[in-house]
Amino acid sequence: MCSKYSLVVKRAFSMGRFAWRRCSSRSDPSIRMTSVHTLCPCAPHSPYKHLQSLQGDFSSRTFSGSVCKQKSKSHHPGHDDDGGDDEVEEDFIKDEEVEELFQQHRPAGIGEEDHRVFIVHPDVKWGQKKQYLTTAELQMAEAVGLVSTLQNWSVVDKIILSTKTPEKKRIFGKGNFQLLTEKIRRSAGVSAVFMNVERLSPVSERELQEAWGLKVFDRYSLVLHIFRRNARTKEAKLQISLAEIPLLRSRLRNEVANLDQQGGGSRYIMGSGETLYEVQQRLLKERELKIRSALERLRKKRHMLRSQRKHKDFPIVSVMGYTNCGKTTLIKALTGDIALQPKDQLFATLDVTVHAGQLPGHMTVLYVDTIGFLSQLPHQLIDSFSATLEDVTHSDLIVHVRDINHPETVNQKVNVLNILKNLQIPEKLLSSIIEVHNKIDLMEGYESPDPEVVAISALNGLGLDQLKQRVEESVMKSTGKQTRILKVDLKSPQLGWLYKEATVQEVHDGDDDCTANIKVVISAAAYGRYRKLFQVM
Ligand SMILES: Nc1nc2c(ncn2[C@@H]2O[C@H](COP(=O)(O)OP(=O)(O)OP(=O)(O)O)[C@@H](O)[C@H]2O)c(=O)[nH]1
Ligand SMILES: [Mg+2]
Repeated sequence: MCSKYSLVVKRAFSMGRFAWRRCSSRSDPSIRMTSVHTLCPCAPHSPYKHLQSLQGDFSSRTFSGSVCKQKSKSHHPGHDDDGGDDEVEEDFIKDEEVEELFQQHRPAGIGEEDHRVFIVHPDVKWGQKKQYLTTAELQMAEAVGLVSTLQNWSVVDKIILSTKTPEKKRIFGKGNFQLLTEKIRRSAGVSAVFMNVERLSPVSERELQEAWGLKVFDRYSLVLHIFRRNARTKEAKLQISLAEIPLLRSRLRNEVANLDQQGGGSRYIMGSGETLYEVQQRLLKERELKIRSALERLRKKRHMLRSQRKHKDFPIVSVMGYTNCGKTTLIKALTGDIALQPKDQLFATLDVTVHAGQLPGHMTVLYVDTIGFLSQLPHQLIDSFSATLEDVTHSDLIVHVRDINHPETVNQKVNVLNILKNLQIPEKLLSSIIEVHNKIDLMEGYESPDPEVVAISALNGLGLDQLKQRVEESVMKSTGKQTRILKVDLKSPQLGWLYKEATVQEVHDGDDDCTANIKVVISAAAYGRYRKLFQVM
């Protein structure tokens, strides 16, 4: 009896270890499990039934191939949404509510129009606004990349102009401003100007728009365009709506200033005791509060999912880096999740999604895919994404991916580290970051000068084994998990419990037919529970 049982367990372990695919279940719609599954453990009489404890408790709306669905109400293949139509989310916020906030009262022009753009890069030669570790040409190249990211937008012409007065209304001195105005007027078919600065003041924006008779964008409003077009999930839509509020405020100020010139904006509306400006301000405040309250509800859901993951003891690895450095490609390579869609596009990922993968010692970790960073972005924009980035502060490890082939790779690294510092990430996490140099397939014979760095090609799979090894070592260290050899009694539920609560790495014959020696990775807390439950010394 015992030996038969032992055989089934051992066979099931060796066959099932890598041979499963996601099986949906109750709790976390943001996690995706992958790997090829030949015999589904959800089948009623599956010999792998007990393996569900190891693999189960994951669900995803995005399935592909043959999968088992238990409770999932609907799923939309290819729709990269970490939210879901599942029961958990429905309790938190309705689609219609989000769409109303997302679609109504958005800043005029944002997200809908197509443009033929003239790009202006003000080259600040000294002072606070001077950019180091980069050049005006590289910054212009990034500006072109940002505009080209938007479908049906094109760059008509571009210019780098030096300025000593970037804080002035017209950014440039008189001579250069005149030169610029003439150049813009001479460029046929221009419908908008992109001023490659972090944020234009409302006064500046109005001044420039009036001078050229064209729409003028800064990095903030341009990135909002990109976000709006790429937003898929409720959380992304709400966060973008929140990020648009400052833009709406400054537009309002401009409109009122215009009306004032015609003698209108500051007049009291009859009977209301409020001016038009005050009414609009109040409406904006109400809108902001509504969005914040909706985000708060989603934050609660996130918090709940996070506690469920923590409870299951899966280490969480956040993958971060500059936009387009290869984060999504890397997670796809590490997990085999075909639902992930890397794109040669800035800000392709706007949502934090979680994907399960296995480390060399069979430990399951959850990789968190995150929104990419960009230099010179106002804090307000990053702050509005703080709800999703909160997940990062709760992770066990951060992997910082760098596109080592990018001409601005050093500048990008400095920017990412600065943003990470501002996100109030615990010091312990910051000091244990694994730096990854990606895209080495584009640099023949590349070797990192720093032995701590892992050089990889996420696209070709180079260096991934070494990276997994490093992740495993770091995760063991940060979570305090240990490898132990435990002698289990096969007549008791000990082995099943270990499959569920820890990572079973190897199963060996014991001293007799009824015992087995199990190599297991287990946290101190889980080991304590095991000893207490089974009265093991
Ligand atoms: N040659 C090469 N290209 C890569 C590699 N890794 C990623 N890429 C390409 O880089 C582009 C961006 O990849 P993503 O994985 O979407 O990058 P990301 O960091 O997730 O980008 P965002 O979500 O937009 O911030 C895609 O065209 C990928 O194919 C690599 O190792 N080598
Ligand atoms: Mg991505």
